[in-house]
Amino acid sequence: MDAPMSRVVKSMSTERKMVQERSEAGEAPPIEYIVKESQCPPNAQPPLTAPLPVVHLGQPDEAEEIKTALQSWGMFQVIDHGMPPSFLDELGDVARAFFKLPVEEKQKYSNIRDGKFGIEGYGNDEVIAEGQILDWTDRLFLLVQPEDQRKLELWPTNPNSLRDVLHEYTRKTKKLVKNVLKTTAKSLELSEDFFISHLGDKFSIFARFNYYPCCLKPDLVLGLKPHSDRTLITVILPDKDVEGLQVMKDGEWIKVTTSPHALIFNIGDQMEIMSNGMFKSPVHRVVTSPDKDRISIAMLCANLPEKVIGPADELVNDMRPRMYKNVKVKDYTEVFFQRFYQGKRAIDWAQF
Ligand SMILES: O=C(O)CCC(=O)C(=O)O
Ligand SMILES: [Fe+2]
Repeated sequence: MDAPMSRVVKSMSTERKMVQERSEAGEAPPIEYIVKESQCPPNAQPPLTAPLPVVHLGQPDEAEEIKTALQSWGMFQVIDHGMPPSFLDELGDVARAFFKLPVEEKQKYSNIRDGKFGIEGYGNDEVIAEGQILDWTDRLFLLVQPEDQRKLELWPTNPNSLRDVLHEYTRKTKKLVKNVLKTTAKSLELSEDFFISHLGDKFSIFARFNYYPCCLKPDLVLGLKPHSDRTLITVILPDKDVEGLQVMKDGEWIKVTTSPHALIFNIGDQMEIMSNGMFKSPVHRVVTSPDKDRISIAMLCANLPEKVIGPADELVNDMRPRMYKNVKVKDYTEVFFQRFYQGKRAIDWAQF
């Protein structure tokens, strides 16, 4: 997850080793990474495996497919998204090449500047509470839209195509997301512009390059703790070769599989609020592997911080009373992160 506003951090956060360094040194996970059995044993029972539902964009049944997928999974995969496989491979390769650079090179883009933990850059979890359980992951986190707010000094120039590829991917993702949001609105019998007019053209997109190094003890840690996203919608390019994403469905963890070069769309808390709970933001997590590292790229699409969101009036009636308050996105985000680090959800904060 991305971090809240920058703040002065304790040394335990600024001096922490990257997970990749621990993994490459063959270290077993230290205590602060170990998930408490009582809370969430990652592999207590082998999870079930299932392919994510497929939505065929542009086909006559697209709205019905989205509705069914979001009501049962909160997620779906799109195969015919129009992005060439070679382009997605290039994006994945560029991300991998970045994480394979020497640590000193990556630290040029560190999210810690002058002892302050910043929202963007190369880094990992902020430590805000004692006893916080850390995720077995490093990341590169960048605001890609609105474009005039990009902090280009944090955009790696090595590998040298990273900036161009990320710019291009942002453009393509934006177009695709607008398309998906139109169909999502239709599936709720809202006007097709409902979500995109609320978002505006320059809505917020953060790119999160997640790197999950292999772990000697994958049963003891999580690559990413259970969470729902704070977004309206998130687009994930999963690793081509390594699975790891699991979704909570009907009270059980399910390992999800996708077709090669598919993109995963998962809705976030903003969609749950705006749809008045018609769609629930799915809880998901990532597990690690003992011998394969994994990379995913998440594009977090959200309303701008100053916007106020609430349930669509059309989705509130006698049968379905208003379930969420109107909340300012900035305030929700603040609560979201305080809770995220403690492994808790924020959605109840917005509920009546
Ligand atoms: O790595 C993945 O597949 C999922 C990443 C994710 O959930 C996130 O970045 O919010
Ligand atoms: Fe997520």
